[in-house]
Amino acid sequence: MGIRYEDFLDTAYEPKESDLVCSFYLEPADGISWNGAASRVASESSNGTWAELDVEGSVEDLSATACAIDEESGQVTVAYPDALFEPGSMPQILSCIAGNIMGMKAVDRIRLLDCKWPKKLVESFPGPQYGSAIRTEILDAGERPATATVPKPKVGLNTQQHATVGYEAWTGGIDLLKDDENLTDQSFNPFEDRLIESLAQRDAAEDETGEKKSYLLNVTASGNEMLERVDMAAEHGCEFVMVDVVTTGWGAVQQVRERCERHGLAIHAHRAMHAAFDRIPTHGVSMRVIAQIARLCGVDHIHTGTAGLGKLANEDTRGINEWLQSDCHGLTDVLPVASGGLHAGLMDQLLTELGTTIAVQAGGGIHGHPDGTHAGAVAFRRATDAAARGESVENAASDCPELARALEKWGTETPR
Ligand SMILES: O=C(O)[C@@](O)(COP(=O)(O)O)[C@H](O)[C@H](O)COP(=O)(O)O
Ligand SMILES: [Mg+2]
Repeated sequence: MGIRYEDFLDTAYEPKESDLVCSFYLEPADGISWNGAASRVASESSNGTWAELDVEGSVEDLSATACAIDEESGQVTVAYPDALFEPGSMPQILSCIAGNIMGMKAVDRIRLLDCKWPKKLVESFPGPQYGSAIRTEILDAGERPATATVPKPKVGLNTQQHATVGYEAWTGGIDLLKDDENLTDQSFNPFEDRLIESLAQRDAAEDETGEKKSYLLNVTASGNEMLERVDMAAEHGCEFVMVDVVTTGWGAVQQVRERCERHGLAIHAHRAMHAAFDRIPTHGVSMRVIAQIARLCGVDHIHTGTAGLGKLANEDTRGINEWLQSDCHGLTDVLPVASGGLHAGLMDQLLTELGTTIAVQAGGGIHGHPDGTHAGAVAFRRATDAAARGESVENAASDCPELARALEKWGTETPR
């Protein structure tokens, strides 16, 4: 039996329960038929190549099958036998379904849109430890959205300034202080000092408010260094770590998940660089698939956008959030994070769009408040609580001067 591209195409094939089924968007290159493009995608992402291979009965049949082609929508479905994959290894799986095929000449555009994950493969991953239960198991947020803030400017504050901003925000009602994606262990605000000082302010804010507070500490670094920072976070009593999951890489994320299991730490996933993969709707890897990968690898939170209400472009926030909250062979859910250009004036629109099982983050929307961080925090928390009860922010402003000032400044508009 020769392995040729044509052998990877069978539109009569019914995917097995054990297959990983991927949906792609394709634009075949000039001179390549839809069948030609689809079979090449299935071949190059499993065990084929451009030359006919004569391997009669000598290798296990690990070939993927292009089993559906919809030329109108440009969608092609490929089913992968689970034996192709190393259980529990996300880098290996991605090297198949999002590897070389992204650069093939046979297609002008290719985008991995969605995956249907089989039970056995899902069970080879840990999934999240807490997901949306962080709101009750770590915080006192109950059913309302968890609130978070990133000190702004994103980098440049020294350790004391950073911790003080945390105290101001926490005592104003914010649940979580969050490091920015590019704040790690720089000399102006060293990692361990920042951890210790911020947690000291956290403790003071808890005493003052009677509410549980925590810190999304950015441990992003090279592999082993990152694991040491996770241990340090646990040692000092922090309940969360934050990881830039795309820039760090999924193999490292899996290591962090293992280490966090040991300490019972929750993981906040920042997706910086995701737009390099998912922004162009006809190419790359969709944010939906990135969110799926993150859930299997075991993060508890991931940024998924603001349903178009914030400053950053994003796709299908509601659909992605629904998947993160849906059953996936018993995996714990993931708490979606809405962030990027948010402020108090947008909270009722945002919760109407996305519901209350989310975390909401405001940096500029709190620290840019005309009366400073504490007032900004009071306004944001008040607006979020009101919106979660179905009350308009304008109405809530009638008995909250900090919120009234925020609306005066930003109204209910989306920043550009
Ligand atoms: O640096 C920023 O822009 C933010 O800290 C938001 O700050 P502001 O609240 O001041 O806008 C976040 O990193 C983005 O929200 C990430 O994007 P996404 O959530 O889309 O992944
Ligand atoms: Mg940021």
